Formats: sequence, structure tokens, C-alpha cells
Amino acid sequence: MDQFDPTEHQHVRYNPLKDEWILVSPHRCKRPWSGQTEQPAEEQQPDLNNPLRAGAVRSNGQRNPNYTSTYVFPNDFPALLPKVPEPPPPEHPLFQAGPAKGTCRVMCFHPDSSMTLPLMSVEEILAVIEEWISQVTELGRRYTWVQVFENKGAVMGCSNPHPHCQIWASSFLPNEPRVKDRCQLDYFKKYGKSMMVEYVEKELEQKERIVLENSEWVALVPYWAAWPYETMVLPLKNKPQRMTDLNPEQKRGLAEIMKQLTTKYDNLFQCNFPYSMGWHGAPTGPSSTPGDSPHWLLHALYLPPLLRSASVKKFMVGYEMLAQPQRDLTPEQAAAKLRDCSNVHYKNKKD
Ligand SMILES: O=C1CCN([C@@H]2O[C@H](COP(=O)(O)O)[C@@H](O)[C@H]2O)C(=O)N1
Repeated sequence: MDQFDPTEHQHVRYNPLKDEWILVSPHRCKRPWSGQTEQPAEEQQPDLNNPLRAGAVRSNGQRNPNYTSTYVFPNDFPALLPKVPEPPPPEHPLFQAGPAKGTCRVMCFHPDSSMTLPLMSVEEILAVIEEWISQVTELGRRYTWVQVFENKGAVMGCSNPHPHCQIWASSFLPNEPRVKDRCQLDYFKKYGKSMMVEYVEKELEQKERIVLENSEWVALVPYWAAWPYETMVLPLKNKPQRMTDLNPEQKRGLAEIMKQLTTKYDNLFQCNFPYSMGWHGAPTGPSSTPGDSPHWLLHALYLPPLLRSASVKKFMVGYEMLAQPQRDLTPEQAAAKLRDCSNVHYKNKKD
């Protein structure tokens, strides 16, 4: 039997944040593709009636101000409302309903519907980060969880090309952060250190999955990545537990690395690279205080669907839904491809 080679031989990898495993099948990379191809993501033409545009009239008849930077408004079709009757206590362990309160906001990054984050200036991206922090500060006082998330590209169900994200705050701790909170706390109790602080140290030593690094942040393809070009953005100093812990140098460094990472993403297949991205940090709420969750390290997740080209995506279906996530391209190969992408956006390339 040959010696095990992680670039040749199938194996499973453990995700300690979720207590889950993924299947890695590098030998399949040579497989010919004859399946569905997505239409190349047409550059979603910004319609002049875009309801998120500065000055536009939204579906509820309200007119957006002529905002010049970020702009936040309550979602006109919110999934969570702040005041609703609560369900009665469960009568049976197999049929449990619980109270759900919250609020949903839409946050525009920029007044111009044709703008995208990689083409924004560092200053403009810094304004987005400051607004995120302001929203998390305000909503975090009242709600246990504030989910900042951006759906980008029609293939991600994004209904609107205008550069924007959403913020959903809830009275309950959703599944993803609840599992991450438990896994990180178990690790902290067992080893006396933060799982993700140690993980970053090890990744910087191994260097196999690093995509970008500056004095404050690292962007890498996690060892256990499920999506082909999935990345995490992690802080290098001060162990921030929440976005509200960031200092000015960290905020600026984050704006810089976000611009570089999304530029690399767009350059990978020369398209507006679709993804869902979001932030995970220590839960918030009225009883939370700065520094109260040393088991947590703030981090961002980029979850992009594209696999081989602007029109071939990974499907998380079948085996992935019924068994576990599976990937052919290894995290190390994905990181290398992203590292090789230029930091100059293909739309800015000097001819
Ligand atoms: O006039 C509008 C248009 C879209 N929206 C909201 O904008 C959000 C955009 O969704 P995406 O981030 O998935 O593209 C969506 O949740 C939709 O409800 C409004 O609140 N008002």
C-alpha cells in the first residue's frame, strides 16, 4: 500500500468549531464535467429603479435619502418582528415551539447600485465596518444574537445587485453560533486556551492554507473547508471576542484585507464572485460584557458556491445533505489558487 498522500488519497477532516467531519476526495479532481453549467453570472445590470439606491422609492412607498455612504433601513419584509405573542410551553419533548423575537435590517454599503465591495476604496469599506459595529452595538444590547450577513450574486438568491448586506437580530441563539459556542467552550475548558487563537497560530506556522495576511488579520482556507473556495478572516492581535472589541488599527486592517480578498475572488474566474459571508463572535444580549467570553475569537466566513468557473458551482446536495460535505479540490489547492490571483482587480487592470 502506498504511503498516505493528502493530495492524492481520500480522507475525512474534522471541523472542531462544529464537531463535524467532511470528506476530501483529491483523486476525483481529474473527473470530466458534463453536468449543468450555470449561465455566466450576467453582471446583474443595476436597474435605475433599484429600491436600495440613494433616493429610490421602496416597495413600502418610503423614499431613501440621498445617502452618500452607508444606509440602514428596516427590512420591509422582515422574518422577525420585535413584539409578538409567545407560544405556550411545550407539552411534549417531540413537539417544542419557543419564542422568537427580533428585527431585520437592510444595510446598503454605497449609494451607487453598480458599485461592488472590491471596487470600493478602503475608506468606503471602513465606513461599512464602522456601521456594522454600530449596528451590533445597538442591537446587541437587546438581542442575544446579531447576524451580519451578505448574500452576493443571483446564484446566492441575492435579489438585488446593489452593494448591501442584511442584519437579523434575534432573542434566541441560532444553531450555528450555538454549536460553535459549545465547541469553543468545551475546548477552552479542556485545554485552557481559545480554540481559534491556537488554530490561527498553527495555520501561520504551517503556511499551507494562508491566502492573505496583514499586520492585523489573516485570510485562509480552513483545514475543514466545505465550499471549494471557502475562507475565514481571523484577527491576529488582542483576541477580539466580538466586532465591538476592534480597535482602529484592526478596523483599517480589516477594510484592507476585505478589499484584497474580494478582489482575488473576482479575479479567480473574472466575474463578480458570488458568496454568502457573515460574522461570528461571542453572543450578545443584556447580560453580556466585554471580555466575558475568552473561549470565543471573532471571525468572518466567506462561503462561495463556484467550483470551476463563473458558471460551474458546487452543489451541496445528495451526499452532502444526507451524509456529510464532500470536496474534490483540497483546501490547500484552493488556497494556492487564491494566492496566485492578482491583487489588482481585473476591471482596474491598466490595459
Ligand atoms: O423595497 C425593498 C426591497 C428589498 N427589501 C429587502 O432587501 C433584502 C435584499 O435581500 P438579499 O440581501 O437576499 O438580496 C430582502 O430581504 C428584501 O426583503 C426591502 O426591505 N425593501
